[in-house]
Amino acid sequence: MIEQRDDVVTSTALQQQQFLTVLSRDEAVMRFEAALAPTPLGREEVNLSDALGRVLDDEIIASMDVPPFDRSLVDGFAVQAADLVEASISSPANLQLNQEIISAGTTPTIAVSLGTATAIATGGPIPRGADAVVMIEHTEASTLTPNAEIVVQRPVSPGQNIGFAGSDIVRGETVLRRGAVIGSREISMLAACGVDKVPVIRRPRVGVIATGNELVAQGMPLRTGTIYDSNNPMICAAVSESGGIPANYGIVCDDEAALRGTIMHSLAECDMVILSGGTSKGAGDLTYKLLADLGPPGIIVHGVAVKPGKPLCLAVCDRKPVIVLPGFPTSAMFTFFDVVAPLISRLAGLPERRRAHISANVPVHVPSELGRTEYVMVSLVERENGVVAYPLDKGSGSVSTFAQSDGFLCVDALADAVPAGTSADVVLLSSRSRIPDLVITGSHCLGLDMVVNHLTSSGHIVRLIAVGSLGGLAAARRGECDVAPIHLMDPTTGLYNCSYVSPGLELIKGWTRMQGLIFRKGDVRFDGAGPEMALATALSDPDCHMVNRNQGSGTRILVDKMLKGATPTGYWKQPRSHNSVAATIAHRNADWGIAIVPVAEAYGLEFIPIAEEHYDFVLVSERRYHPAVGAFIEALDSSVVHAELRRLGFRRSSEV
Ligand SMILES: Nc1nc2c(c(=O)[nH]1)N[C@H]1C(S)=C(S)[C@@H](COP(=O)(O)OP(=O)(O)OC[C@H]3O[C@@H](n4cnc5c(N)ncnc54)[C@H](O)[C@@H]3O)O[C@H]1N2
Ligand code: MOO
Repeated sequence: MIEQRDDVVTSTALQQQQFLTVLSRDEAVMRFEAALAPTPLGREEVNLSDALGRVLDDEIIASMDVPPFDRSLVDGFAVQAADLVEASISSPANLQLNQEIISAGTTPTIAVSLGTATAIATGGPIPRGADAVVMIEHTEASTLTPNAEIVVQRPVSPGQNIGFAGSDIVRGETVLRRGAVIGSREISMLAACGVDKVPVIRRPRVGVIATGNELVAQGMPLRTGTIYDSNNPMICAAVSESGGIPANYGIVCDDEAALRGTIMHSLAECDMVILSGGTSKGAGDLTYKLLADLGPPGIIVHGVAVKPGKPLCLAVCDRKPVIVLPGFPTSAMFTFFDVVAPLISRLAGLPERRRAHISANVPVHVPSELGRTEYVMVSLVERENGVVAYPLDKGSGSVSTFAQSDGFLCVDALADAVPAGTSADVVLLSSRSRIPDLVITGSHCLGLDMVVNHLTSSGHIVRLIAVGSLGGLAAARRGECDVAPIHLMDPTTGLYNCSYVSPGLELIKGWTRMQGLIFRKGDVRFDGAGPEMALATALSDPDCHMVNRNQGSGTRILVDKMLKGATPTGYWKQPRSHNSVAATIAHRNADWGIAIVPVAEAYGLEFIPIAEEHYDFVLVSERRYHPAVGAFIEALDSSVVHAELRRLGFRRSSEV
């Protein structure tokens, strides 16, 4: 291991590569396309069974008639229509049966002459002489004559119940045109015409490389400071979804020779290379520097005035696109979706995908960075008076934001916010979003996940939007949800939740969660202390760091009540969940905080009980009789949910 001298660390830290000129999104795409001039790749032939989703690179001209011969469309008797012109109930016609039965796949041998009929099955070839087929249910076997005869009591018109050769597709007809995307319907036509090899546009082979010393592949253990590589699996899947073939070159650490080797190797084997990470200004960010050496025209764009996605780097080497997506997962996903997916589809010859838009009300103030066009991921909720778009804000590092959003809205680079109540245009990410029948907006709890799991397994579609207790309460007051889970203590009475219920809302009891002071095992400052003593110790020692909770959370109200105005070291560290508090303490970045007992147990921390908090549900009264709301109230009392709550260390309020 190389020892890091302080002066080397400092000088490396100062070698920070600046972005090239930061361009607008449209300018960046325009310059990249001008340098690349992307056109569909060449042709290849695939078996019909592999043609699904591919793009035809030629017209398909039928080399045969479909059907190839005149065939019967019903089970019945092939006849000459002229024999039955006068047939009626009062004057039925008798036809003598020919000595053959034509089933599908056989060749008729006997011609149908006047006064005769031949039994024929659906799909059987029409025999010579016959010009119509009478359905079996419109005939009777004759009992009057010794010879085999049928009696027919109604006429048929010439051609009736016959599918003529070429009536579906005629030989020489253009069955499918160049550029058609082959789906099951197209495959049916190709198959009927006997096409076994299909000329299609070659799919781009896309090399995918993750960069960073901190990355670990799934299946391997994580060391301190490392994370699982989520970008490569995501990008490979997204390449397939866009019409390309992913080639995963794995994780390459921040080593110049290794990274250069993998880039060169993938460039030789692929039509396009996508890297992620190492685009920004960090001292370990090598990728950009390596691309700059790859030869003309090289880097076309490095830095785009969008959020997320500012460090996007677009290069062209050997007429192939080389793209470096930002390392942060949301940034990588969004820039892939916005810039890379359309390019892969274009190379694969797929038509441009048009995204549906919807107008929605943004109920909360959304701050935005001036100078960058900002894409805000939103979760949509449909109410009687329109669609509401809740911003999902977990930052660029999140892997869940893009996955859980229904769409996004765009904030102009010159705007510093979207004011609450704005009507915004939302671009939908999927046309398949299912409209939820129950919307729960407020504080998240693992117990709530159990209730929701119970509801979804009984067929309900539930939308859970975690915006904290106060956010949920505000949404309930505006009628934007059905139920708002809250755990808010009234600082004057010390009672939970009831004083926050205003007209139009009602309270449904949930469960209680024991909250307490959590600390690492063996920390003698807290060992054996009660809550008052532990708090006094923490407040008297400036080296004893706390980790607080975010404003708006129920726990923060409890913390502030306990601290009585004191702001101990670490007070301004304010993560958004019990788990973050526990992880910060477990990783020794803080020494104490307030969280609930199951979280302390999950992180192997000690727990000094302080108070039971009540996690209850504010119900929008006018929604009470909606079936899904009824199902939710019932689920709270189901034995399965009770057992799950107990397992998590919570007590249903009715059991308290
Ligand atoms: N001083 C500045 N710092 C940063 C700026 C800036 O303008 N000035 N830009 C920020 C922005 S915006 C972004 S986005 C990130 C992008 O940085 P990089 O593209 O160089 O990516 P890394 O530094 O390698 O990683 C960032 C982040 O993402 C994680 N990561 C990387 N690869 C993966 C992967 N395959 N799977 C999961 N997570 C991954 C990595 O661990 C880092 O946490 O830079 C900001 N910095
Ligand atoms: O561009 Mo970064 O993607 O804002 O986080």
